[in-house]
Amino acid sequence: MKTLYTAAQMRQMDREAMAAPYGLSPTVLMENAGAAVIAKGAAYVGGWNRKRVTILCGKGNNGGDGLVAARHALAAGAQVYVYIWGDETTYSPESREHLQTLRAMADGKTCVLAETPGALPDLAMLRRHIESSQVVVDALVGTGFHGALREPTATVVRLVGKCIRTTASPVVLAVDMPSGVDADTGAVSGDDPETGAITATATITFGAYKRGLFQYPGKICAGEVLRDPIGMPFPVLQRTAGTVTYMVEAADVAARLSLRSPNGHKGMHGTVGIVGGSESMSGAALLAACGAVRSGAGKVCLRVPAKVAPACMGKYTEVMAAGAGTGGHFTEADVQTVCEEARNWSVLALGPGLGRYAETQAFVRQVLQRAALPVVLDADGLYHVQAAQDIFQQRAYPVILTPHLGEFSRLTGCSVAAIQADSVGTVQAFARSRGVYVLLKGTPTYIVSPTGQTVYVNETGNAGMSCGGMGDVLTGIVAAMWVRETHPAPAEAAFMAAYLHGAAGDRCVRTIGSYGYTPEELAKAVPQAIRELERQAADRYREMVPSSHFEDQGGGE
Ligand SMILES: NC(=O)C1=CN([C@@H]2O[C@H](COP(=O)(O)OP(=O)(O)OC[C@H]3O[C@@H](n4cnc5c(N)ncnc54)[C@H](O)[C@@H]3O)[C@@H](O)[C@H]2O)[C@@H](O)CC1
Ligand SMILES: [K+]
Repeated sequence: MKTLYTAAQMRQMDREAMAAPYGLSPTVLMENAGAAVIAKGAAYVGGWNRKRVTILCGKGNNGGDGLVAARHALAAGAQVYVYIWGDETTYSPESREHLQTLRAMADGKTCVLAETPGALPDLAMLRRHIESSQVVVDALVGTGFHGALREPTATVVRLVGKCIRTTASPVVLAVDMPSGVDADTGAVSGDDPETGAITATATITFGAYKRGLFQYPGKICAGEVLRDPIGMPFPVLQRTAGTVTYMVEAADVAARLSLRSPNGHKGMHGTVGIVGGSESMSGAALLAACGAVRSGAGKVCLRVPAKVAPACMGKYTEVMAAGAGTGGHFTEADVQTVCEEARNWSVLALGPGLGRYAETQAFVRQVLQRAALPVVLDADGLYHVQAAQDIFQQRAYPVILTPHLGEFSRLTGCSVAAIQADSVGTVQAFARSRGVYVLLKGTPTYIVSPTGQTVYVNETGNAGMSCGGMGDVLTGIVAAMWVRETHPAPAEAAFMAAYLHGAAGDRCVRTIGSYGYTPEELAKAVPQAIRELERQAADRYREMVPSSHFEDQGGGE
């Protein structure tokens, strides 16, 4: 897993690297950072020799990295135009050191140093330089930025954006963070990625990955993200005090999937009970059932209101579908039946297509109170508990909530914008206060446990998945992952499901097209996504084990 950090955590690591026993000097770290931009950026630029490069430097350490990068670009044969402005006494001390060196190198030809003591650089000249450059290096602000860009940086960022859009698209390399993107939240200054932040081809980030590089809209601005440890001691970069955010990767899911026991039986792979559906929505519960089947659940039982049952029976022959009660939606009268049946299930997925009937509210709440098994609560199931959230703490068995942003907004009472501005913080606070696991669907998806210390982020998936029914399939996948033979912890089951759901969607893009593929098609692609992970895991194993081992096993000639 990639570990993602906040700006404060990164600053703490910087301090530890500089303190005893390591005692690394900040000037050295800055040197390594600037050099890394040029070394890692070379692949995007196609080599630096004879390239014209405009480098924009702020007054802080991010700007200092830019000054160092200028020196290394020069050494690699580039022609550089370096911009820095404002009162020099306010530059960071290390920046001033590196500026001295660059001043000595400035010759007005290969190295043009445009220093302006005033508030603004010469914008007309800056425009000309950007327009004639093949590369722009953004070293205006890094992890020191929060909120909205102040002037004159805001004007410079807008100018750069305009020049990049209207000229022959230079390569833009962002130093540590694209300027204007909040390192903790991915929020963009002024909320508009087009004008509020630099949009980079690639970001070379230092030490550890910053969260904001993987959260929208910052993720768009970051382009490809490359990390360079810049010589920071390995133990420092591994510190995990406070909240730790992990980006889920293929290997993390593959390691937890594990192969099934060759002599296993269906009882070992769990029984998923799906309770949902109503007269107006029978498809949602069916899709959840399909998601569970396609994710390898041992058995899948679907319980829908009696009037809905005829439409569900036989749709998937492997799903044991049956009606409950007599009506077209669930009511209090169905609680007993469902709770009794649930004794035979390993997990209950409750909610898809239940409808928002007043009578269904008592059903949902009482099932949650009485059903003695883990629950995945989704869709209308979430709607019915909005005003009764203390219900979760009364349960002896864990609950995973799988809201999308709108549903989460209703549950928390926070606006969608407020959640987006601090997704990690909001999900953590909610999960802690309610004692639940939360899988907040979106781009990216966040998974948090009730202790709230660890946050998992999933990036798989694509825009084609934003259509009705995709979330229902996910509900079924979460339930099936949770009851696998290896019994992953709830948060693990949730991130495995989120990863596979997205990976299956990504397969659909490759085999069907960018959008227009159906939730059912996505569910059907889950086994292929699992096979792909197994294949990758086998390849890694082969790489680790000497080939002679396989030759011995083959035993042929
Ligand atoms: N040891 C370290 O701390 C290292 C830090 N490094 C670099 O240093 C950066 C962090 O340095 P700093 O803490 O100096 O912070 P930054 O350089 O990211 O930002 C501070 C500067 O930005 C300006 N600024 C802050 N908010 C602003 C706003 N809203 N609008 C306009 N201007 C704003 C401040 O006036 C100050 O000049 C990292 O991103 C990285 O690039 C690297 O040199 C590697 C080592
Ligand atoms: K930057």
